[in-house]
Amino acid sequence: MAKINFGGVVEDVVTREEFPLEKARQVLADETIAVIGYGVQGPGQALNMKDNGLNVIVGQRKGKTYDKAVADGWVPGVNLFEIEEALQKGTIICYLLSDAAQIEMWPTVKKYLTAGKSLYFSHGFGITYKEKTGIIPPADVDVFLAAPKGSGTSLRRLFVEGKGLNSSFAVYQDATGKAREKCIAMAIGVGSGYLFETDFYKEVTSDLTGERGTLMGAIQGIFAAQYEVLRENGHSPSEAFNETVEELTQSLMPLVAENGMDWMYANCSTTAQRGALDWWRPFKEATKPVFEKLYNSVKTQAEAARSIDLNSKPDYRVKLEAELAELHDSEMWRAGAAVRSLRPERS
Ligand SMILES: NC(=O)c1ccc[n+]([C@@H]2O[C@H](COP(=O)([O-])OP(=O)(O)OC[C@H]3O[C@@H](n4cnc5c(N)ncnc54)[C@H](O)[C@@H]3O)[C@@H](O)[C@H]2O)c1
Ligand SMILES: CC(C)(O)[C@@H](O)C(=O)O
Ligand SMILES: [Mg+2]
Ligand SMILES: [Mg+2]
Repeated sequence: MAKINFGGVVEDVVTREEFPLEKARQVLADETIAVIGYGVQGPGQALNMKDNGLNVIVGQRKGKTYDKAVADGWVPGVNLFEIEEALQKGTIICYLLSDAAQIEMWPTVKKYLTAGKSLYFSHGFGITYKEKTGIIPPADVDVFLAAPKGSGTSLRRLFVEGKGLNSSFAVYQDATGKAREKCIAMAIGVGSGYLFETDFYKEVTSDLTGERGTLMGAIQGIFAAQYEVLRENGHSPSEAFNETVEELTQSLMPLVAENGMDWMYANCSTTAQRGALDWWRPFKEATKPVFEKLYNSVKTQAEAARSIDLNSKPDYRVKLEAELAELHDSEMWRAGAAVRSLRPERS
């Protein structure tokens, strides 16, 4: 493992240099990797592993998503199967159904987890909350995770561009003595950049915090608040949207991704610099209690319980559609659709 200094804290990480793809291919040479589920992570991971020369099959129930797998080049009866057939053929079972569906399908999956097979996750959810999910693997299988830090859509896009998302990895159960090596090989195989080690509990707690926080929940909340204030003060939707979202995603965030926010602060107008230096602390002070509340809600498992309970309600999908429609139909995101359609590259 390479020792890297992250802002003063030294961590062990795995890079592609020390664990090259060739090594991953050797470790996984005798494995049949069965990707169960072809939603968001399924396609990204399965296609990347196939293009990386690994022996991959997909297990997906019939329907629209199965048809998408066919459209992506998976061949029924050759490397695309119904879930149970893929479970039977696979030696590494990549459990990439939605976290809710993983609970439902577990009794079926368990039947096919014979001694020496591996169970792979991309989230610590099912195992960490095992009292709630019932996901308790047999003792004679390896259990590990590789969790790409981003959407399956970007995992695939970046791979095609020759780049890679970072992933965390963790071993929960090592029955064969080879779990760690297989885990790292899988993480490299799915197209990751560098890998950092975690455990199932830390992965799920940080992931649930991040997606509810700055990655999605908090950012949507801050967008909505600023947009509303601008609108309430007479600014047009296009002015409010451009000053809240479009400039961030199109101009500033790519620069922040390249160079950091510290660089951004040093490379904007002196006026912006003064204001942004003055205002970041009030925003931090206002939001930190909300982040503390959020982390606590994750830690006490209230978030997991809510997710599991709501997902099992028969009318959940209908209610979800209504909630998603509310966002979609909001003036801010309708303005966003109009703004996106006007980007020069789209016309
Ligand atoms: N979405 C992401 O980009 C992302 C990122 C990192 C980790 N993860 C993790 O990866 C795993 C997969 O997540 P996802 O977002 O790709 O899943 P998803 O919600 O897109 O669903 C994946 C598959 O589950 C199948 N499915 C749903 N209900 C089913 C049922 N009752 N029976 C059989 N199949 C069913 C769907 O057909 C689909 O193919 C989860 O553990 C998730 O937390 C996801
Ligand atoms: C892509 C995310 C938000 O990082 C992932 O954690 C998910 O659950 O979809
Ligand atoms: Mg998540
Ligand atoms: Mg995540």
